[in-house]
Amino acid sequence: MALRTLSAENAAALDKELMSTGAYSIDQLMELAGLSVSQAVYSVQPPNKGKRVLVACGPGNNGGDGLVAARHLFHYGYEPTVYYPKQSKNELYQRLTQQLKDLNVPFTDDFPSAIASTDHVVDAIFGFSFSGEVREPFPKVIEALRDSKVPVLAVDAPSSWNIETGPPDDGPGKGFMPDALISLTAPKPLVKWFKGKHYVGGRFLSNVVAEKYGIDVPPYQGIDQIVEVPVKESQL
Ligand SMILES: NC(=O)C1=CN([C@@H]2O[C@H](COP(=O)(O)OP(=O)(O)OC[C@H]3O[C@@H](n4cnc5c(N)ncnc54)[C@H](O)[C@@H]3O)[C@@H](O)[C@H]2O)[C@H](O)CC1
Ligand SMILES: [K+]
Repeated sequence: MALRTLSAENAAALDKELMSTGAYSIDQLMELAGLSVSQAVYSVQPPNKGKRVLVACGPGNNGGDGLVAARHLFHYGYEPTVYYPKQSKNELYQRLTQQLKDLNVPFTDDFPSAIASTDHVVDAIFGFSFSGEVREPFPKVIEALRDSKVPVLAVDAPSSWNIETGPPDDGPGKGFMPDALISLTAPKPLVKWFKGKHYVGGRFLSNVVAEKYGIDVPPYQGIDQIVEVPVKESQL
């Protein structure tokens, strides 16, 4: 099974298309993306192997996927903690945040302490719209992810990696290799450099749209929202 990759530019165009002619709302796509992320966490480390999950959320939709995943993880019996330093004023993010607060899911400002007392980390800082050098307040967060002693699952991209050219040669993300990665919709070109467990999620692609963008509908089984795809096979 070889899954074709999707460039950052085409990933953004596909998102736009799903939300216009595709008639999806962003809430729906994010819910399915975040649900996939929660299933990948469960696959990597079920709650009987450690309940504490630190979910690091960035300012965009990658962070939104993290907020959704944190809610599902709570319902699976995990104890999520959310780090969300640049909170969006957008109504959708405010609702996702409120839903977590209503479940008494704690939010923390102290990432170094939080990462020192967790069993698992979700990196939902940056996805396919990341570019350039990592700006404040995230360099220290990326360094802590890089140095994490517990498994890190990256959402769509290891944060700070270039979507097309992979791991950075310098800066806080130099040497950052998460234990697992979940690509949403389709793997991005950066998977060529990824060494770890690789999943694909975001089960909303039709054959027609996949064909138009030159990607594959992953072989989801039954009710699963994720498929594990060995990285070697997900490269083209
Ligand atoms: N169809 C799908 O697969 C879906 C995927 N989803 C997720 O959405 C992200 C992409 O979301 P987007 O809002 O376009 O961007 P990001 O979250 O990647 O980041 C934008 C955010 O980050 C800031 N930023 C960019 N570069 C830097 C930098 N160098 N330093 C600091 N900050 C930076 C930028 O200003 C923005 O605020 C995709 O990867 C999936 O995870 C959707 O949830 C559903 C559909
Ligand atoms: K990420």
